[in-house]
Amino acid sequence: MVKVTVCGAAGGIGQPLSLLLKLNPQVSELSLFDIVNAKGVAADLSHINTPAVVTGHQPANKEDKTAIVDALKGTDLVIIPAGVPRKPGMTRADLFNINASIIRDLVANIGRTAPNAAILIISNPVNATVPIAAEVLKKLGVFNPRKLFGVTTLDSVRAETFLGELINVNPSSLKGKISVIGGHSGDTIVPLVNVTPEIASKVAKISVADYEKFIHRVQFGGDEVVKAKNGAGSATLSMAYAGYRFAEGVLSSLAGQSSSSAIPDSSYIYLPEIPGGKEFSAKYLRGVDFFSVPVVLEKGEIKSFVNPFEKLKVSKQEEGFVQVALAGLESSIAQGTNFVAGSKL
Ligand SMILES: NC(=O)C1=CN([C@@H]2O[C@H](COP(=O)(O)OP(=O)(O)OC[C@H]3O[C@@H](n4cnc5c(N)ncnc54)[C@H](O)[C@@H]3O)[C@@H](O)[C@H]2O)C=CC1
Ligand SMILES: O=C([O-])CC(=O)C(=O)O
Repeated sequence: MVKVTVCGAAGGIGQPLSLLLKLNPQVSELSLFDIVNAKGVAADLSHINTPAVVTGHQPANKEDKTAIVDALKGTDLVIIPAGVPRKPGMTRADLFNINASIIRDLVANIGRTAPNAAILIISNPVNATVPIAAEVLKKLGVFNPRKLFGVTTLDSVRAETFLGELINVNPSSLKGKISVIGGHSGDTIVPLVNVTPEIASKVAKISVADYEKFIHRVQFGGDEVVKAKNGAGSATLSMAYAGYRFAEGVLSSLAGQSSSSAIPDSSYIYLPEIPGGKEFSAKYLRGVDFFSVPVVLEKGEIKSFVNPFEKLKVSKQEEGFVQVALAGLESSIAQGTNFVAGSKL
C-alpha cells in the first residue's frame, strides 16, 4: 500500500506526472492537490483501469486548511511541481519571489501532517527551494535529510538525449552510463561524460566545439523550451517523464528493489547529515551543503551517495565546471535559508 501525493497536480507538469503515477501498479492511492481543478483532474484519471484510487483535494477558499491535510494524511511520497514557471527573458531565480512562499507553506504542511514522507521538489529555483524545504523541516523538528530530494533528473535525461545524438547511440542506452551533478540551473549543471570507458572513447572523438555545444545545451536546455513555448510556460512533458523516472526509483526502493543502473540518478540533496557527506563537501565543495550527486536508495530514502570525484572519473575541465557551479549554488542556498529564517511558519 503506497500513497503518493502530487502538490500542483493540475499544472503543466502535475497532470502528465499524475497520469504516469496512475499507471504504476505499486501506487494504491494517488492524492492530487492543487488550488485549482484538482478534483477535475482526479475524476478524469480515476477512469483509468489501474488499481490506484485517485482522490482530488482543492481548498474551497484561502482559509480552508482541510484540503491539504486530507491530501497529505498518511502519504508515503509527496511530489511538488507547484508554483509558477518561467516566461521568455526570465531566469529560474526570478521565480523565487512567488515560489519560495508556496514551497515554504506546502512543506510546512507536510512536516506537520506527514513528517515521514519522502519529498521530491520540482518547483524552481530548485537550487533554493530545496534549502527552503530543509530549513522549514528543521524549524519544525522533523527534518530527515535522507528523504528530501531536489529533482534534477531532467538534466540527466537531456544529457543522455543530446549526447546520444552526438555520438550516434540510442539515448536510452546512456541511462546510468553518464552522470550530471551540481545544481539545476545554467552553469550550476555539470554533466560528466567520461564515467565509462566505452562512452569516454566515443566522446574523445567529438570536436571541442561539439563538446562545448553539448555542455551548453544541457546547461541551458530549459531556455530552449521556454523560448519555443513563447510565453506558454517551460518544460512540462519531458519534466513529467523525468520526475516520474526519479519517483519510480523511490517507489521501487520502497518495494525492496535496487537500481539496475551502474550509476544511479542524481538528486540535489543536503549532504552534511548523509554518511560521508560532510567530509565530501569540505574536501570537494568548499563546504557547500546542497549538491546533486548520484544517490543510492533503500526503503524510500537515501542509503548513500556516489562520490563523483572518486568514482566517476571527473576530468580537469569538469572540475573547473564544478568550481563555477559552487559559486552559483552558494548564493541560492543562502537566499533559501535566509528566507525561512525571516519567515513565520
Ligand atoms: N526541476 C525541474 O527540472 C523543472 C522544474 N520546473 C518547475 O516546476 C514548476 C511548475 O511548472 P508547470 O507545471 O509548468 O507550471 P504550471 O503553472 O503549469 O502548474 C503549476 C501548478 O501549481 C499550482 N499551484 C500554485 N500554487 C499552489 C499551491 N500553493 N499549492 C498547490 N498548487 C499550487 C497551480 O494552480 C498550477 O496548477 C515551475 O516552478 C517550474 O519552473 C519546470 C520544469 C523542470
Ligand atoms: O527552464 C525552466 O524554467 C524549467 C526547467 O527547470 C527546465 O526545463 O529545466
